[in-house]
Amino acid sequence: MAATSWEVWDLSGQKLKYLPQDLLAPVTLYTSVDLQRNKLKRVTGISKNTNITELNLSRNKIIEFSQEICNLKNLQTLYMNHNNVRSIPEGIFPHLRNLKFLKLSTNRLARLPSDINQCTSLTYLDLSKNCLQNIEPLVGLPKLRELLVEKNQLTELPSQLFQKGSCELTKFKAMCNPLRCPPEEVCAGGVMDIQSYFLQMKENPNAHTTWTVKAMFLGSSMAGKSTLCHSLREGKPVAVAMKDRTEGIDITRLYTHEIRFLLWDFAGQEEYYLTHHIFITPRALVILTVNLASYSTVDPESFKDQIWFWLNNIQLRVPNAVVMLVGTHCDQCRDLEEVMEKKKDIDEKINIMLVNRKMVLKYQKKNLEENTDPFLYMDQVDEIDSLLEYSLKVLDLLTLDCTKTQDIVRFRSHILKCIQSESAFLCSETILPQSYEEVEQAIQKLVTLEQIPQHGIILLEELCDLIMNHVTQSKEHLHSILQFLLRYLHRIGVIIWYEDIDVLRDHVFIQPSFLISMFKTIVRHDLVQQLERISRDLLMQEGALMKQRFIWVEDLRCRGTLHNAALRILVRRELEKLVIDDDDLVREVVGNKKEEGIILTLLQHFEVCLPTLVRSPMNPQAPDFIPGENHWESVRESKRDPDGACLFPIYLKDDLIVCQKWGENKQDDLRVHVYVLPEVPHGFFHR
Ligand SMILES: Nc1nc2c(ncn2[C@@H]2O[C@H](COP(=O)(O)OP(=O)(O)OP(=O)(O)O)[C@@H](O)[C@H]2O)c(=O)[nH]1
Repeated sequence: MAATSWEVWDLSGQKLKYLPQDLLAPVTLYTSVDLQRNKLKRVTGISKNTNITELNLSRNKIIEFSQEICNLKNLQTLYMNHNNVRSIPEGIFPHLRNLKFLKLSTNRLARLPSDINQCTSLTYLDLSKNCLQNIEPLVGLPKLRELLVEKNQLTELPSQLFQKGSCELTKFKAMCNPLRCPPEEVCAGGVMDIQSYFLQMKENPNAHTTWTVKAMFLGSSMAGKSTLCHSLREGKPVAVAMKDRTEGIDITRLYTHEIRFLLWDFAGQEEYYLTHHIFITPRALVILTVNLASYSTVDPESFKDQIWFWLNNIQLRVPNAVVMLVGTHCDQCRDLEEVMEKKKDIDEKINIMLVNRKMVLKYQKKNLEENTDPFLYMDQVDEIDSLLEYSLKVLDLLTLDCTKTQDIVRFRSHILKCIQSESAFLCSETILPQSYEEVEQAIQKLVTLEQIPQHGIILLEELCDLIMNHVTQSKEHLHSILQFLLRYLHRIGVIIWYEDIDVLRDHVFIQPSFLISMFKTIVRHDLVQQLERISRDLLMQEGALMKQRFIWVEDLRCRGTLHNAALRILVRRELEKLVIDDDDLVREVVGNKKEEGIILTLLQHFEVCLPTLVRSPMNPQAPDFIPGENHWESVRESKRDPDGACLFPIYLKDDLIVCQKWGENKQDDLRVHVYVLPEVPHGFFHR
């Protein structure tokens, strides 16, 4: 084992179980020792080498954080991630006065030593993927700039950590913790959002505790999702007519047992799947609905379409989701025996599916680890490891006849029971400063008093002025905190505010359902028919001819492209149906030949469609591209044409026609080889 240079000694991936003797010699010159990817359980003897400034012990089997490390007085960088460290003794960190970088992610730490804040040079600390319940000991680290505590068991954060003046933090990540104070949706905004939250808590200690549950109704078309959703809200059976089928997503609310339910009803037709992924979020109760009358125990496709497909998709978005299975249409089954037989079949097949998935993942992991160069696949192995850590929790199938009141009552109490038992995961108990509640209520009041237009699109400035009349805050104060409050309301799904999209930063969407209904005009199962139905008058408004309408239909059917002019007509028609007579707003939403409207911007932002580009002219002076050479200028950004067309991959359905129009695959087509995990989300390659 020879050192690669007198400064760096690379001992990575050597299957070492003990530290090599050369390293333990009292005088060595090595300042950087790389021992990652070995089988070390202990690092006994390391303190003999006090020259070490950088030590990489990641991906070993270390259980104890060795007391000896305190003798490494020159240590500046320490990697100890991906081990099994359970605790860190007191009395180590006060000696590590030069330690700047410490990575302890993916271990089993349940608590931190109380003297960690005496590690005064520390600027970077990664404690993600541990079991920490408290990070109070970190208060007082004077130079800490980056702190990562994702995927722990934290419920509260210490306010002193974020105190303005003493806090140097620029990056803080705490996603996937059961946080209530501040709630995760506040933390997601970053250090400034958390600071504003704690400041408001201090200024007004009358904090509110609220419970919110987001329930998402998923399942195939005609399974009974809308029926369940409406009936749950009303507390009695509500019949849903065919014409009222869900298009896109419907959002409603229900207040019961001091819990606020946000009910998201997703459409079941395939055309909408492509937009669903935007809205499927963690920490939600997924209600997967199955039509038991049409379910067949003998046809494998039945399980695949009605259950497997959905569970697979949910798993990809939220690998540890809690899924409540509901079987509807029991009254249309032959008898109770048939219902029970189907229930048994579904429960068994799901069980097999979940077990199989774990097996496939383990097999994949083994394959990667046995590869000649496992180093190349380290990230994939990590990814598989984190997938293996989680498992979807699928509750036993509840069988219902949605036309019966007692079954709807049973459904409601089943949900409440499930929330009680899974509360840590499903129900976000949040502690909020009074201002958050006040602003949310003020917005609701403005809607009720019809001071906000029905479509709910409002300029940020205008909204601020209107809210002013309903809250106790001064105008200056409200101005200073409003962005944090709106960001929070956006994250919990009460409003939509895309502050990251330049052209939309000044607009707030108070009614998310309006925006979704705009999406629905374009992403829908019957878009071809919608185009065919465009009248001559509407065409004339857009300066188009009948002939163009035929081209639009043909292009959509064969090439999956929708002309922007057609899109403008459809969106404008929908706005007219909603009786929106604000010309400026219509122009902004619809756009024109020179400027794309809000809807097109959003559809592109979420990658539902891809714009056709105006190619920049060729540049004869452009230098040749030589791989490995840095002095190569990329082509200038191609421009979008607001009067062009967009490709909607979801409408590329008929392979035969697509091949005829776009051409067969050719040898010189670009080929990309990628390693993909065993699961690929539906529509991934379309997108
Ligand atoms: N007899 C009977 N009819 C039901 C039951 N549940 C739902 N239905 C009916 O089934 C039809 C479809 O129900 P919906 O709630 O619209 O189904 P969906 O899953 O929302 O369908 P999409 O909107 O297409 O995704 C409606 O006519 C309902 O009245 C049930 O348990 N028994």
